[in-house]
Amino acid sequence: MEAKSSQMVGKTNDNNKVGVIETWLRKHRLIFTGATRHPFTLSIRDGTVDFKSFKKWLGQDYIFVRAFVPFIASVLVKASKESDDSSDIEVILSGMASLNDEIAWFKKEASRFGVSLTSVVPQKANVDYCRFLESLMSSEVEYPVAMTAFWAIEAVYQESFAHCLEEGSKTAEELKETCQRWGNEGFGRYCQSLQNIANRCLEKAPDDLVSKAEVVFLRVLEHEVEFWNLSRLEA
Ligand SMILES: Cc1ncc(CN)c(N)n1
Repeated sequence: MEAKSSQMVGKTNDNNKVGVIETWLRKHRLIFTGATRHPFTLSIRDGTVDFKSFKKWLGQDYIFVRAFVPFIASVLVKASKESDDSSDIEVILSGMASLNDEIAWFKKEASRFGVSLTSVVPQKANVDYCRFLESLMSSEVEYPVAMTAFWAIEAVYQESFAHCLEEGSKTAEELKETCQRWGNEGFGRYCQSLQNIANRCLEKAPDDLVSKAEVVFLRVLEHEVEFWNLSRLEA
């Protein structure tokens, strides 16, 4: 999985040109690493995580995932209007389908860990992140910008949880299913498809739109770090 991360950074397109996203990943490597190697997920990986932190994350993430559904629906609408490749729709739809499974999984996992999802109060960082998603749902936000955010949101989870499954990790048995959910190879391929779509759109986009997408990418990383921080018991 580590190899996959470095492949992601060095990937070139059909013309052997490094994609826009790969350029950003190089430029903002430290910030990306801050989101994908957060103390919370690193504590899952080294087996020291406090299960109370895990339960806190689980409840908050359930709320986030419910807000993520209409965001993906809005990306689907943008794709149907603005995309020049009809296969984008299939990739986005597969993301919607996996969210359906994800919601069912959260309910099952919450009951296994004794977390009552109906009484979870969304914390400020979660509310802020959901508001940010809502702002991206506006019809004024262009498809390449929304697609960049979509890719970045999924990629942070994929990179973070794949790391918890790599050789040498000491992830507790009870948490392996969680790590598999986002760290499995199929999810990795899905993230790569999202990245390819975003790259293709960005390569054809005017410079001001590419800059806008870069800012959105960085904001996603900030929100993801704040979100992981919610797992802190004092937060
Ligand atoms: C905060 C957050 N970011 C990303 C994902 C992956 N869908 C998630 N479940 N939660």
